Amino acid sequence: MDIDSEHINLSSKAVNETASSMQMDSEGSSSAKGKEKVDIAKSIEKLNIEEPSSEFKRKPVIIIVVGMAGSGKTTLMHRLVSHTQASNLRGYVMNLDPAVMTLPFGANIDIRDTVRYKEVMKQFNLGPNGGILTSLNLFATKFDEVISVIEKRADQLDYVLVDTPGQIEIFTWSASGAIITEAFASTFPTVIAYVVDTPRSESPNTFMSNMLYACSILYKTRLPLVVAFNKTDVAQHQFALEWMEDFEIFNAALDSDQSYPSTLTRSLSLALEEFYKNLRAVGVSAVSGAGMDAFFKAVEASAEEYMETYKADLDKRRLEKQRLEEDRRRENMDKLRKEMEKSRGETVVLNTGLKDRDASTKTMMDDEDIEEEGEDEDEDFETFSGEEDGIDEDEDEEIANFSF
Ligand SMILES: Nc1nc2c(ncn2[C@@H]2O[C@H](COP(=O)(O)OP(=O)(O)OP(=O)(O)O)[C@@H](O)[C@H]2O)c(=O)[nH]1
Repeated sequence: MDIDSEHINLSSKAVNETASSMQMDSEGSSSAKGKEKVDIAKSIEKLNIEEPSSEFKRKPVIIIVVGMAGSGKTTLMHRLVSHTQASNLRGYVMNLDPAVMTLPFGANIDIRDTVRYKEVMKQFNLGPNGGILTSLNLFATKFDEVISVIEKRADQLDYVLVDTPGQIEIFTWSASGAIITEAFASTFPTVIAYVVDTPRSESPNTFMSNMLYACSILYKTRLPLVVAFNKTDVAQHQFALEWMEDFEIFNAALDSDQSYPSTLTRSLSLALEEFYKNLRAVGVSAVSGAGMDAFFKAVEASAEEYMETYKADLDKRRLEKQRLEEDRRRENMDKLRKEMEKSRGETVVLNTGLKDRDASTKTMMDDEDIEEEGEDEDEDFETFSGEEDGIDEDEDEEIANFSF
């Protein structure tokens, strides 16, 4: 394996700047607030799934490891790293858990090198989960830099293994989690590995909770999902495969339990039949190393599926976005042309409708108003004149104002 031993301290200066501007914000500085908003907006713009900054690459495959607290994500990550090293697969390792004390593997990119979770907790007066979430938010604002680091090494890598915070919802249900996932998925084939604690899922109701969570992640991320039934050294995962394949067997397991949750679980298992059919499930043991080959096979198949189905969907969404943008531009131009024809050389202020403020009062403006408008540094408005940049009081005949 070709893992760089280097630890990338990802523009901690830039992230710290964002953090300190957020701190100033909490102290009541409105200018800092404005700057921070602009920073975050710019970063999010760059990460926009619909408009990736660069070309889509077939390699490396990104494996995002998620799972309930204690399911064995970090131990499995360690195992995956050792397996890739032993199998001559070229991997890159990323840790996105800011609260982890020690990692059993070396991470090439570690959120802890960039954001200090305890400092974030102190500065913003947050609890542990708020601290983790805010740290992840800060990191997400600079995630375009992470993507470019990986892009630069793309030719030398087969996999990027990503460990996520212990509290699953912090990653799967947060805006930053979505930004990070989408940033990956718009540049590389991306697969979610959902880790399940097999011994704890032997109860049908717990198994159902886990499957519902897996299903919600599939819907949320729209990415291929591999369910890794972990800890098979303690309990084999065969029962889970049977439950997913045959509704009757699952029903039989529920028979001894007549409580309300089990009645609900019974009907849910029918509803999940379609989900089970398209799911890749493998048994692994992070401790013994069993099931690693099956896991990587499932990941490869999912990456293929990504290229066939998910990438196509992504491209479709991107085209649709472009089409809408084109329509909007054409509409604006038509509107501008009509307004100019109507005004017959008088001053025209066009409002494209996205920000309709003051539309009625600004439809017609005299020269003085326009001069004031120019002095007012409102970024939402761009002033176009038929002449130079500045507005000549005597000469300005036609002026069109666009607001976006
Ligand atoms: N027997 C057995 N134990 C395991 C296996 N994988 C993990 N464990 C144990 O499960 C516990 C939790 O493992 P972690 O890797 O810390 O789990 P995690 O999901 O990363 O935990 P958080 O990050 O705190 O949510 C530890 O005691 C591990 O030793 C496995 O395959 N077999």
